[in-house]
Amino acid sequence: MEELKNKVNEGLALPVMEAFYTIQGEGTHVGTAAYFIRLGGCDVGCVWCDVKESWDAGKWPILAIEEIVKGALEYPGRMVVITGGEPLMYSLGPLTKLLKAQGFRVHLETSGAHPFSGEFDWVCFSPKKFKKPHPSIYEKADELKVVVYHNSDFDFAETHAKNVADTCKKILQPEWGKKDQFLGKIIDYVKSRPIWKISLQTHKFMDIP
Ligand SMILES: C[S@@+](CC[C@H](N)C(=O)[O-])C[C@H]1O[C@@H](n2cnc3c(N)ncnc32)[C@H](O)[C@@H]1O
Ligand SMILES: Nc1nc2[nH]cc(C(=O)O)c2c(=O)[nH]1
Ligand code: SF4
Ligand SMILES: [Mg+2]
Repeated sequence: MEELKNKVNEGLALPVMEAFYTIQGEGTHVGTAAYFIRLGGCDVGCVWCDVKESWDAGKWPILAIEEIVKGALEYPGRMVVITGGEPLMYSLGPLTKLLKAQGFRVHLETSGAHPFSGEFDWVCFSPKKFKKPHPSIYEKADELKVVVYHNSDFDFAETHAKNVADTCKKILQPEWGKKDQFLGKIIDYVKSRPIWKISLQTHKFMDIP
């Protein structure tokens, strides 16, 4: 037990809620086939989170990173998305290194609420009001993807846009349950401030994972 805990601390074994091959449904790489690795555990507590089952890390099996990579190798796609839960709760150096050694492009979905770790080809940073981001995320973000659930989220998005690199893509994504209320506003917003783009959770329309 103690040995397993040490392995998790070192990032050599990680709690995996699920892993599945699907189509990236959101953001800049929408439409691309990718193997998703969903790590268990999150302490951010977004009221509208669409994977609340992921929050308790203790519910999910701890797998050696070699096992995790073996799962990804079963499919022809060579893009992996590490998500959660909140993946930055873990030390992601060893897993990302192993994935890259096997020829994968490695992407991250994160709230940035914990110190950055790992080697990534693409980092999607989705900041949350419920737990403020760690400063290490701002220079790593390739994509800033803000979920719009409330009118104040437009200002929240602008505040974060000031702190990421100029080259970082800036994206607004309606919260799934509020999209009828906010889609019109987001469309008008993007038309008047074209540094922003819209992302919809297309996998939910396609009814795929
Ligand atoms: C489930 S989170 C896991 C990764 C990380 N904890 C995070 O929040 O970025 C994956 C992505 O889904 C977004 N998301 C979660 N629930 C959502 C919802 N109800 N509507 C729209 N986007 C949502 C998050 O903001 C994040 O960009
Ligand atoms: N198809 C699909 N695309 C996604 N992009 C980000 C997701 C996530 O939960 O991190 C996600 C997801 O859960 N499914
Ligand atoms: S940070 Fe991500 S996984 Fe955690 S509660 Fe928020 S949306 Fe869900
Ligand atoms: Mg999702």
